[in-house]
Order: sequence, then structure tokens, then C-alpha cells
Amino acid sequence: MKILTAAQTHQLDQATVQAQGITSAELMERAAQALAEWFYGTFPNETSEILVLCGPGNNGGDGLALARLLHRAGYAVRVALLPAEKQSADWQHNRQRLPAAVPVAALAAGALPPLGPGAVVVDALFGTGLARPLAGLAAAVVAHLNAAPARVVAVDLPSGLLADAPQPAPGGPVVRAAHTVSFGPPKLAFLLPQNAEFVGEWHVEDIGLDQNFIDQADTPWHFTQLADADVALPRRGKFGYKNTFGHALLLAGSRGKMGAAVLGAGACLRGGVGLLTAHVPGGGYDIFQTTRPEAMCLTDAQADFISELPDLGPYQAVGIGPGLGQQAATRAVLELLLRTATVPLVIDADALNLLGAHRELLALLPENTVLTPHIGEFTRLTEKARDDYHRLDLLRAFTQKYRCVVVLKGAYTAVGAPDGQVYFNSTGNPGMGTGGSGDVLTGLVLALRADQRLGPLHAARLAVLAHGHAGDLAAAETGEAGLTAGDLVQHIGPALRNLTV
Ligand SMILES: NC(=O)C1=CN([C@@H]2O[C@H](COP(=O)(O)OP(=O)(O)OC[C@H]3O[C@@H](n4cnc5c(N)ncnc54)[C@H](OP(=O)(O)O)[C@@H]3O)[C@@H](O)[C@H]2O)[C@@H](O)CC1
Ligand SMILES: Nc1ncnc2c1ncn2[C@@H]1O[C@H](COP(=O)(O)OP(=O)(O)O)[C@@H](O)[C@H]1O
Ligand SMILES: [K+]
Repeated sequence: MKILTAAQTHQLDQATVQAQGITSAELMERAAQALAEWFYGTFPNETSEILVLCGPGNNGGDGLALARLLHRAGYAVRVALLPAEKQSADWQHNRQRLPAAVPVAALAAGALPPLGPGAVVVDALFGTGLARPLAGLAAAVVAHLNAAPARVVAVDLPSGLLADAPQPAPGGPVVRAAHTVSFGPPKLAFLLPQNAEFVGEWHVEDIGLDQNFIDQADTPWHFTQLADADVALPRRGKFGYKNTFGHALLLAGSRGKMGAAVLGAGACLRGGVGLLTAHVPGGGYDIFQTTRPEAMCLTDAQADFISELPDLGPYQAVGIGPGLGQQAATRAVLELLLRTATVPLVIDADALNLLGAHRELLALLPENTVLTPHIGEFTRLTEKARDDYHRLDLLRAFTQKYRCVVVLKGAYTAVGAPDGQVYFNSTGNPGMGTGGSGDVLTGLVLALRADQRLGPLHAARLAVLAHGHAGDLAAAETGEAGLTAGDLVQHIGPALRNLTV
């Protein structure tokens, strides 16, 4: 699914009105209907009065239409209007349609409506039309709302936040919503950690916007979902055998971190690899062979870390990093791998840290290498980002410069492609914030890179989607707090089964 800019969202509005031969007021009515349905489901028995705060544009128009629908459905509703010189045409249309029984007042400085504990407030002040930082009365209303113990539902966007760029004035007033209910594709703002305190839980409602416009829209941002056909795992042919699914080599582990090698190998095996060989420190042999009997094992001359690169001849893909440590000899192994490998590479964890500490190695990265940094590792490879938007710029610049795929891990993991496109992931949960989750992802990416049927971007996006889905399946059994990385490994099979076409 594409993620559109604020400008494209406005064009989408107009394209929908034209293509479907409806009025913009009819489109607003659809939006209000969708909001109302969501509201009925979320607050089914609410008896306290609902306060709807309306700005002067179409976001306020949505609020006025919602107030009418909620009133008709039997809710107690009150409307407060932000004074402005002019209002949009659809705002005026819905102001006229508001039943006289709904109390309406103008917001005024020094006389803002009292908001008691548990009050439900709808924020329909500003949406995608926000043109400048909030000031004056609008800023005072937002501060009043944020200071109250109210449950806030933001319409389309929390007022004060932009859909696709950092706040106009950093630290300026923005509504802190418990829920944000939006229309059409999700907004970029919803996917970034810096906005989480404002957006709360977000929901997108389908209001029948013009799919043709969305298909044509030029945007670098995408949202990957379970049903997306372009990331599915192809079914295995009847005559497929282990070479079809590839032979992978995993270089992982050091003394005290053999678990990373075991977890990565487990994920690679559950990810469907044909054959797996792990190269581990000599002292890790018993641990590895005992826990992963399905894999073959090569041992390093060093007992505690990796100092040798095996012959790469037999392998279709090589992964390096989980639990590796950062010994000088290990850095030399990484350099030799980058210089000699002719098959797909997957680079994670300490192998990324070694790249960050020896930036000259970046020039050796083979095209289509998949790197899987979390934010800290990505910062070591690039620079400290000013904010989450700047980090996305750094991501796109990096993948385009090195022609590689970067899996920037987080709650909405962003997979950056060599052409500058970015695919945010939809699956996963905070239970996955547990040691070893990343090692599992590395093993899964490695399995899918060894699979001769998938390209690098497909493999990376599918691995991230399946990894998060495995996390969701596991958390349904263990709860988020009880989730361990080993549980992720156990659920990769069912996750991939659900993603197979
Ligand atoms: N796209 C869709 O799919 C659909 C979209 N819909 C809805 O339309 C919404 C977008 O509506 P919109 O374009 O009228 O903009 P909106 O957010 O109401 O603000 C504009 C008004 O605010 C004013 N203003 C701006 N900044 C200000 C400031 N800092 N301080 C003070 N004033 C400020 C600005 O005035 P001006 O800048 O001209 O002075 C203007 O009056 C969208 O979010 C969604 O809710 C649905 O109805 C249908 C489906
Ligand atoms: N809140 C969250 N929602 C979804 N996924 C998450 C969340 N927190 C962490 N994850 C996922 O868990 C993994 C953690 O990886 P990483 O930080 O490398 O862990 P480790 O180094 O312990 O293996 C990443 O794939 C990340 O996307
Ligand atoms: K709003």
C-alpha cells in the first residue's frame, strides 16, 4: 500500500470527487460516517457528553458532520468552534445541517470548556491543511486539552502535526490523542516513534478514495501488509529439492554469545533453507551441534571468536554478524568476505559495528547486500539523525549510494531499497523487544536470500513481514512480556505458511 504526502492527499480528494461524480460534501459525509461507525464500536455505551472541537477547514467540517451523526445515534454532543475569518464551503454546509438541539459555542481565550476525568473530546481542529505552527487561541486550546484528563480522538491527524514532515515548530503545541482515526492510506507521521505520543493508536478507514489516483501516485513510501501479493512466498514445486532452496553459510557467535548463532541458525532452518552450514568459534562446537543437529558446523581455529573465512564455494548466500564480537581478526574476516564473495550477503549486528568503525570497508559492499541495523547500528554507519524524518533521508541516501537493501529495525521496520523506495512493515509487537529477536531476523533473511526464487528486496521484505507475524502469533500464546526470541523461531513455520501463495 502506498503512503501519500499531504499534497497528494488533497489531490486524491479532488480525483475521487471527479472520478466518482460526487460532491466534496458527499465525500465528507462518507468520512463522517466512517468516523461515526468507529466511534459506535469504540465507545458503545458512552453516556457522558462528547465535546467536538472544530477548526475552520474541512477537518472541522468532518467534526460538524460527526457531531450530527453522534447526536442522531443518541449520544450527548456539544460543539466548540475555533473562531476564524472564513470557513470552508463544506464546513458551512455541515454547520447548517447541525441540529439546533446540539449546543454550539465559540472557543474563547480564558473561557475554555472544563474537561473532567474521562471526558471524551473529538479533535477536529486541523488535519492535512495545517499551514503554519499553531499560535494564539488554537495553541491555548491544544494546551488546555493536553492538560486535561480527557480521552481524545483526533480526526485524520492530531492537530498541530503534519502528515509527512516534522512539526512546523519543534516542540510546538500538538494534540496528544488516545486514538487517531484517518481516511485512506496511513500517513507517514503515524509510523515514526517521535510522533507516537501524539498519534496514540491509529486506525485507517476505507472511504472509497480513487484507487486509480493512488496507483499512479509517485511516492517513495509504502506500507507492507500480510495480504500483499508482491511479498508472498511462492509455493514449493513438487520436484523442488534442497538445492532449489539453497545452501547458506552463517558466520556467528563468540564466547558468551553462542546463543546468537543458535537462534540465527534456527530461524534460517525454519525459514526453509535447503542446507545450512554455520562457521562458529572452536569452543562453540558442542553447543551448536547439540542445539541445531539439522545444520552442519565448521569450527574456527580460535576457541572464542571467528578468525577464518571458510571456502565460499558451496554456498548460495552468506550471513555474518549475530554474536560475532569485534576482534581485529574478525574484522579481517569481514573484509575478506566483502572482497571475495560472489553470492548474496546478509550483514548484521557486530559485523555492522565493524563496518561503522572501519568506514573504508563500506566501499567494498557488493550490490544488493542486505544490512539489518537497528537505529544505533545505523547511526554508527551514517550519522546521528536530527529526527526520524532526517533518518529516513539518511536511509534513502545510503541505499542509493551503496546499491544495497537496508532493513532499519524498529516498531515499523523500514526496508530501504537500492532505488530509494522505502517499505514500512505492519506486523510485530513490543514483545519482540527482547534479546535475540534481531538474530532471528538475520537467520530468516539469510534463508530467503539463499532461496533461488526470490530477489533481494522481496527476500528482505518477506523476512521482515514473516518475522513480525511470527512475533504476533507467538505473543498470542505467551503474551508480550513472556515472548522470547526462541518463540519467534518456533512460529516462523506457521507465519511463512500464512504468507505462501
Ligand atoms: N483527504 C481526504 O481523503 C479527506 C479529507 N477530509 C478532511 O479534510 C481535511 C483537510 O481539510 P482542509 O484542507 O480544509 O484543511 P484543515 O486541516 O481543515 O485546515 C485548513 C484550515 O485551517 C486554517 N489553518 C491552517 N493552519 C493554521 C494554523 N496554524 N492556525 C490557524 N489556522 C490554520 C486554514 O486557514 P488559512 O491557512 O487559509 O488561513 C484553513 O482554514 C482532512 O484532514 C480531513 O479531515 C474529509 O472531509 C474527506 C476526505
Ligand atoms: N515495538 C516493536 N514492534 C515491532 N517489532 C519490534 C518492536 N520492538 C522490536 N521489534 C523487532 O525486534 C527486533 C529486534 O532486533 P534487535 O534490536 O537487533 O535485537 P537483538 O539485538 O536483541 O537481537 C527487530 O526486528 C525489531 O523490528
Ligand atoms: K484533527
